[in-house]
Amino acid sequence: MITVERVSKRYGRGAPVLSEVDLTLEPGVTVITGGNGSGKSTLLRIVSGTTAPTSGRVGGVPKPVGYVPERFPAGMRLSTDDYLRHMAAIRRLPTDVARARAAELLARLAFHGESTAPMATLSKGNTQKVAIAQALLAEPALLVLDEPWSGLDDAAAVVLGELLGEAVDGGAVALVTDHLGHARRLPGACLVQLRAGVLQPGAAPNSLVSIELDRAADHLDLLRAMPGVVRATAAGTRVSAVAAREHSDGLLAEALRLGCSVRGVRLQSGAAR
Ligand SMILES: Nc1ncnc2c1ncn2[C@@H]1O[C@H](COP(=O)(O)OP(=O)(O)OP(=O)(O)O)[C@@H](O)[C@H]1O
Repeated sequence: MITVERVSKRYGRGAPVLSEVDLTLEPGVTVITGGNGSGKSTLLRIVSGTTAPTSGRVGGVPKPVGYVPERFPAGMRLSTDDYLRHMAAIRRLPTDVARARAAELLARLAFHGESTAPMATLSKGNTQKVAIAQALLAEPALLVLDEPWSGLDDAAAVVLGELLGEAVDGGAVALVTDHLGHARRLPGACLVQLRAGVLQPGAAPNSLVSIELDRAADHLDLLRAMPGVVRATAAGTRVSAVAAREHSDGLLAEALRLGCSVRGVRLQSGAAR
C-alpha cells in the first residue's frame, strides 16, 4: 500500500498547486480526474519520485516503478531499440529478457515505426507506444501513467487496457490520468478528483458488462476496436469481452451481425475501493 501523506507542492513562489493531499493507493487502478491545471501531473510526478513535494511525504512505494510522463522528451536522437536497451540496463534487466519483453510489448501495441531510426522521427502514436513499452519492461509494481492513451489508435488503446489489467492482476498499483475516458472503464477502477490542488474524496462505480461470444475468434480485432471495449481475449473460437455498459448493446449487435453467437452477458459492478 502506498501512502500519500499531507503532500503539498508549490513551484517557486507561486500559489500551491497541491494542498495537503492525503491518498492511499492499493493494488488496482486509481484514476486521478480533474480539470486542466488542477495538479494531476504534479501529483503523479511526486508519486513516481520524479518531483519532490514541498511538504508531506509518499511512503511504501514498491519497486520497480514504471512511469509514462504526459510529454515524452522531444527530439530524442536515440533509436527505439537503443532507448529500450538503455532503459532495460538502468533497471538491470538481463539482456535477453529485456529484448524479448520489448519485442513482445511493441508487437502487442502494433508499433509500426522504424526501430533503428532516431525516436524524434517517430509519429506521436508510435512514440507513445515506446513510452508505454519502457514503463512495462521490468514488470513494475507501481505504474504511473500520465495520459497514456494519448495518441494511441483504437486497437492499441484496447491493448493498453489489457496490459494494465495484466499488471494489476499481478498485484501492481496503477495511478493514471486519462481525459479520454478509457481508464475509468477498467474493472474496479477507483476515481478520485483533484480540484485546484485539493483532493475530493469519492469514487464512481463504473458499470461494465462481460460478454461471452462463440464463433467469434476470427473477429477478435474488429470486436476489440469497437467503442467502449475494455478488453477482449480469445480462447479457441470463443471470445470473452468486457465493455462499458453504455456500449454493450452496440457490441452485441455487431457480434450478431458478424455471425457470432452470444453465450452469456453479465453485468459487472466495478466496486469503488
Ligand atoms: N515545472 C513547473 N513549474 C512551474 N509551474 C508548474 C510546473 N509544472 C506545473 N506547473 C503549474 O502547476 C499547475 C498544475 O499543473 P499540472 O500539470 O500538475 O496540472 P494538470 O491537472 O496535470 O493539468 P492538465 O490537465 O492541463 O495536464 C499549473 O498551473 C501549472 O502551470
